[in-house]
Amino acid sequence: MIFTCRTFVPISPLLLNQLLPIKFVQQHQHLSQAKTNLTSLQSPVSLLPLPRFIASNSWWNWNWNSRRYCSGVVMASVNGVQDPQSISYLRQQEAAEIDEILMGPLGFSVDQLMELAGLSVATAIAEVYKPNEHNRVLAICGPGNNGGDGLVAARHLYHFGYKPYVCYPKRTPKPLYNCLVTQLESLSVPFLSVEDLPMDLSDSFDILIDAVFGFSFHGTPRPPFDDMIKKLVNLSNPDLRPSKSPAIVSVDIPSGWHVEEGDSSGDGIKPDMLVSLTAPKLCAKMFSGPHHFLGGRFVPPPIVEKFKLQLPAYPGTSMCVRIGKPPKVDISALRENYISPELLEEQVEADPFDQFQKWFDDAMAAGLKEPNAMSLSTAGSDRNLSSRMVLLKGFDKEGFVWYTNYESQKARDISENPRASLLFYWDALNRQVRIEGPVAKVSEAESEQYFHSRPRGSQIGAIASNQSSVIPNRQYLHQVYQDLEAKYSGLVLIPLLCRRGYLMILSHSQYLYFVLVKSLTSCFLL
Ligand SMILES: NC(=O)C1=CN([C@@H]2O[C@H](COP(=O)(O)OP(=O)(O)OC[C@H]3O[C@@H](n4cnc5c(N)ncnc54)[C@H](OP(=O)(O)O)[C@@H]3O)[C@@H](O)[C@H]2O)[C@H](O)CC1
Ligand SMILES: [K+]
Repeated sequence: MIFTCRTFVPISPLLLNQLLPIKFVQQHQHLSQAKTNLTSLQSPVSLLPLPRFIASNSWWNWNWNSRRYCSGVVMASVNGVQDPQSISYLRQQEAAEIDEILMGPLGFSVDQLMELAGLSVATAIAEVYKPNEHNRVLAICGPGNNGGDGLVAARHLYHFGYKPYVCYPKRTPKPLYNCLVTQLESLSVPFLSVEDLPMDLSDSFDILIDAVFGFSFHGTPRPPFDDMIKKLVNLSNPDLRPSKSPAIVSVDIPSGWHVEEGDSSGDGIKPDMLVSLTAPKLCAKMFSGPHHFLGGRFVPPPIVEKFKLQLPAYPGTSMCVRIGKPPKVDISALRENYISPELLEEQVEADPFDQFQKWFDDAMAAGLKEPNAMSLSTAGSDRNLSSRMVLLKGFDKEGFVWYTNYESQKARDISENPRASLLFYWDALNRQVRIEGPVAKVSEAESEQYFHSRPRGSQIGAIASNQSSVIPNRQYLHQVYQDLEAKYSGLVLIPLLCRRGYLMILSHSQYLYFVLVKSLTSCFLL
């Protein structure tokens, strides 16, 4: 049995995209070795030690016919699963001091920070609890800024499609809080008094936001918050907890917990989710629920430096980042609520290319990331199928165009069997398009034009990359890249060399399927 371990070289993010196809291949003879590799790749970041890398993702596949495992590490802006041991935890005094510096010399206003904090809470909730399954949210808000975060989160959750309710028994008579209340009232968000709250919160709500106390909590809870916290404690007690109980989401601190010592008696709230703000407080070390997030993506370098903060990197444009691993899921239980509009025959264009253009435009308008990403499946003369993601680089009535090195595995497959299958999957639109047909090379002129339209680093990366071939190590690739950079430093146009190509065209479209996924009425074959 042969295992193939593939990994990408640690290079600058700029070059990363350009060198993504470059891999080095190591052969392993034993399954046990491959299992070891698999385990070590569970934390693939360790293979990418340079701090320039934000996060990484690993993939595995098993080719049944050749019984060959492949493992790999690809860079992506994925959710950073951050090691709870390696991040900073704040003492109560430090948290208060950071607040003061932010709102003093660093020029932030409390309104701003609260808005960002509440948005972080709402996005963390939306990441774990989908509004179609967890729609009714009760935000229990205390008298301080933690309560303000709850009010802001409730507003954002409304706009995310949830049905928020608010319990805000001790309103703070300051313009900021009055405005937050007015904003919620303008959305017709119901405000419930403590007396209005149902005895059993589990019947009426799917999510309870605990925004009662944050890092300024001290002593033991006083009325009316003592009873409210008791309700939350009962809900999180495994003996008293009803079978279907709402998820408890604590903002910054589980209310009632000591800010530094946590739930030392063990009688406190046991939230399912904790959203720490700015940096986790010491008590968060005792959090044992399944979802710990960090929010408050506003910490400027002076704070990081002064308090020597080790904070996880936020992925992409996200307002929150998960700390620790997500809980294991039962894959068979993963399901979406299949709600799609119907796709009726009279709605589709007679010409499949027009239909494709229409759906592609929709994908662009919806702001989907890389709507031109498609799975390309090929099979060589041995009939072994393989798929990989590539980018569509153009389409017209002649076909769909993408680029590849003519020495890659896909190109070898196509030279032996000039047919391919493309699949676009636009998840947010519940749509996919399948395209199947013959493949031909495009002209050299077109190929060359594309090559020279790429950024210079991509051109060099493409030449350096001898796809799907065995190379000794990462350093080799660095060296090849650097040598080529030096070689072409005086040249305006980098020559295309012999492995020019990078382009193939699907010239027929007799097999073009427009499929509405997650719907009963779905497939049109044009
Ligand atoms: N920099 C950031 O990360 C930001 C965090 N934000 C959020 O703000 C809170 C901290 O807010 P703060 O207003 O300082 O404090 P609290 O929300 O924890 O609550 C203070 C009020 O609670 C009362 N309190 C304290 N202890 C008790 C108790 N045992 N029983 C009843 N009431 C209590 C306190 O009253 P006192 O009379 O005791 O003073 C206050 O009225 C932080 O955790 C984040 O959630 C910002 O939103 C943005 C910046
Ligand atoms: K709280």
